[in-house]
Amino acid sequence: MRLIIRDDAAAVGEYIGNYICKRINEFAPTPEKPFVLGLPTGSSPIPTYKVLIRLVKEGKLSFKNVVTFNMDEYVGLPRDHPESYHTFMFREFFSHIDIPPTQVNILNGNAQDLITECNSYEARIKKYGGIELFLGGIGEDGHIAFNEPGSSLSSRTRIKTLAYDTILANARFFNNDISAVPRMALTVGVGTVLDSREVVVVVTGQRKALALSKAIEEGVNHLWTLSALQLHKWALIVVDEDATAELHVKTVKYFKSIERVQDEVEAMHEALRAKGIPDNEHNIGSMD
Ligand SMILES: N[C@@H]1[C@@H](O)[C@H](O)[C@@H](COP(=O)(O)O)O[C@@H]1O
Repeated sequence: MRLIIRDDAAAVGEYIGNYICKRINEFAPTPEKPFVLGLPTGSSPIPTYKVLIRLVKEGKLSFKNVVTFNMDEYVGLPRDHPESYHTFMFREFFSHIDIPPTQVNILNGNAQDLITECNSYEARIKKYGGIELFLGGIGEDGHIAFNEPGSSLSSRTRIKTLAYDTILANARFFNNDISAVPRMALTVGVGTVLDSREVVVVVTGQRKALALSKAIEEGVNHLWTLSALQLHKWALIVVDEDATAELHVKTVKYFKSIERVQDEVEAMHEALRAKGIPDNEHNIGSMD
């Protein structure tokens, strides 16, 4: 796992936006071989979306051959509700880029049969050959997508009851009316996220600091589902200084020192990719 620390949320968005741009361009997606990208909602990814939109407008990036899968959606909230994740994604991102709407996949929290909806979502991901890069955010309780504490670390897309803390945290989007926040959601599972070839997680703000320290300084634990990332071969967490508030000084120093040589290692990986050698055959040490 790599941890990248930037000064503030805007710098985090700049880093991740440019990183995703680079990954998509290196992949060189085509209609036959699209880049499959997993995406989150929430306030944390908004700076990243802004950077991606800018890069599309500057002609440096295109989503024409990108297929997206969103992490989650509330159950029972009308699709056109201002706080549905459908509305959020089109308002904050999709309507500003060149992605064909047919290539956008978001769970339908109003499906007649929610279990079939979840199973067919998994099947669709599989049909595309899996997710290349899953971008995620976390809740204050360390949940990734809506995988609340106690979620199975091998869970798949399913219906999930929200934790009361999450309902309280999300009430800010519903005029602080706790009763208006949906109690259930459809979410990809921790296993679904772990199956992606690469996972990038954005963690900003002091209120996420405890979750970050639990996830990276302690063991893999279902009470902090982000910690499952420790089992992933290619995971990157990008945080701002505020989110490091609960980390040990030596943890911060360690990851900052790792970053110093990261560019050099990445340059070597790039050279091997250019020769057509896949990442798992690079014999120069792993990037995690
Ligand atoms: N289901 C979403 C998560 O996927 C998201 O990571 C979290 C954080 O939101 P924010 O970035 O606004 O703190 O909100 C919700 O709980």
